[in-house]
Amino acid sequence: MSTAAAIPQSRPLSDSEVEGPVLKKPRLDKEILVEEKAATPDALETVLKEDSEVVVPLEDAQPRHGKVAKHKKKKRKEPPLPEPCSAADVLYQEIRALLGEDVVDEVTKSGGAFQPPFEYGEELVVKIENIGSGGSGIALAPQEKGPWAVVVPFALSGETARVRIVKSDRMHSIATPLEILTKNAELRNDSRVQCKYFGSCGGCQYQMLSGETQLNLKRDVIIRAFKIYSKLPESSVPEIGSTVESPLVYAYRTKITPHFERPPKWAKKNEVKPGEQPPWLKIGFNMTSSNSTMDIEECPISTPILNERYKSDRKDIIQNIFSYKKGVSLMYRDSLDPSFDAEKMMSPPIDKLSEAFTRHVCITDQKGSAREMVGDYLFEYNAGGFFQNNNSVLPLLVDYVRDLISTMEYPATSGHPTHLVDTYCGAGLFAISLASAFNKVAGIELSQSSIKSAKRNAKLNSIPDEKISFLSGEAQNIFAAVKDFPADKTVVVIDPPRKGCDDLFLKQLLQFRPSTVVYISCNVHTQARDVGVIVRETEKDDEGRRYKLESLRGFDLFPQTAHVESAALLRLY
Ligand SMILES: C[S@@+](CC[C@H](N)C(=O)[O-])C[C@H]1O[C@@H](n2cnc3c(N)ncnc32)[C@H](O)[C@@H]1O
Repeated sequence: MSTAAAIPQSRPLSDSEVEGPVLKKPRLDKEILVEEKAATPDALETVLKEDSEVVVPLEDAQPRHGKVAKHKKKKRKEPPLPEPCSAADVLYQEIRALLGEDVVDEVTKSGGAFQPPFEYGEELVVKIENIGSGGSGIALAPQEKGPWAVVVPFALSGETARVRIVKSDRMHSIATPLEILTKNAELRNDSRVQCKYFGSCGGCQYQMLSGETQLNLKRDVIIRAFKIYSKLPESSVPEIGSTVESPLVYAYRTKITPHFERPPKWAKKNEVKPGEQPPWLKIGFNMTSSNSTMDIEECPISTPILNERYKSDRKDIIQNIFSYKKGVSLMYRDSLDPSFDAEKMMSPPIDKLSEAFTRHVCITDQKGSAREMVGDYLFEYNAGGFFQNNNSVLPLLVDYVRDLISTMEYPATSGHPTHLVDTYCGAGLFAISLASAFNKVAGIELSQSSIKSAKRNAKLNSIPDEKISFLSGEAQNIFAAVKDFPADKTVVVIDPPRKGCDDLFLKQLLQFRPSTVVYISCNVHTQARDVGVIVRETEKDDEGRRYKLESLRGFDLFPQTAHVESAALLRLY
């Protein structure tokens, strides 16, 4: 019989390992679950009951019936504005745009920004005005309630929905949809939904939409992000290309981190039948609009091998739950079978149809080694470290960057770039995949274990030591190390974590001033902010050369969710 010890017990991910879309915590992959059917009113009703036990309305929130100016209550100190570019800030900016900036400023001045015009649990009917960048519908509160927004997950623009208020925050309340009264028949088709937890789980927002609609919405997110955060005039932002579709739109996710809590103190072992899941035990991901864990048996956007192992581990956890003294965050990583000799795999003749290249396993040890092919390149990395989570679309992203760089026209004075700098390089994805187009390549990364992997990956992919080097450290340190790289023949790839680049990095980049910058990001809002800084800073310099944002395009690394990866290219003129 398997024991609790057989189940991997992982620590929470560190900041530097954060990948892909994370909104509140650096644990991106918290897809959430509930045992009810997909987005039916009944299901939502049930979820709400569960949710209402845990969602605490804002402490300070007092019902604010009536108009803006009449706030007799003693003013309390309001929380500071959300961190710029955070998910909360993006939503707040979208709410400001919807309600009107002047109106929001007036309400804020009069102390009403945290005084919702609703009671917790109140039901009402709203009409959705638009879909926010986080994927939720945003509605105006009924007129008699004053200026206030209602954010409704899983509701689409043009729909009317009966909703129940579950939370309130600055200038908005969050409401669970109980019933979609008028559907947006053009966009919504609930038969597309492939997950029984959809509508309750916080992982996916878009399963009821066609692939095309999802791609269009993601393009809109990029447009809005550059409008709000780049601070560039419209004329400086190019036409944004259509979002590149992921070949796999389900079963694509190669890493998940479900979690569960230890038994509550009041739970008694002798009251739980062996092998039966007690109602208080939830193993899974976070629910939408809440931090509570939902019990989830499988996740259809994740690869089959992850689901298979997760399901079997769940049985062991249930069986042995009383042996856990702490909550646990699990990790499941899809990998090519690492028992094959990687050097042999990559020595010609390479047989990509052999078992070594096709047999997948699930790695659960954070420190274990995982590997996967991206196009013709093999990458090994720490299973708990950073690697992109959708392998099916990665070759398209890498090819796109390669083609952009190689097909561009370069000034006769400098000619085609010969040097590449990959900043925030992880296990060397861009440095190694693009190396063949350059004479010299350098990469930098904070995580020492990722740098170790990058060095090994360069060898595995037969890139000579004289050509490629990797440095571990803060991204900005690379500029001191590549002093011999000719700036007018250098491409710098930037692929930072969600928080984007810090000032020191941008300052050093601008000092180095490479001919081309490719900025890739899973957070288009910090990308827009940083690209704006790069362009505007060079504009300040009357004499000097300036960066122009030449192309901008989204990649659907996260189908069924509202997240988008975006690639921007800047050229120096
Ligand atoms: C989004 S990942 C990109 C990794 C790689 N480009 C890829 O696609 O696989 C961001 C990487 O930046 C690293 N990182 C975070 N902060 C950093 C810093 N200040 N300097 C250098 N690297 C950093 C993280 O460890 C992570 O590997």
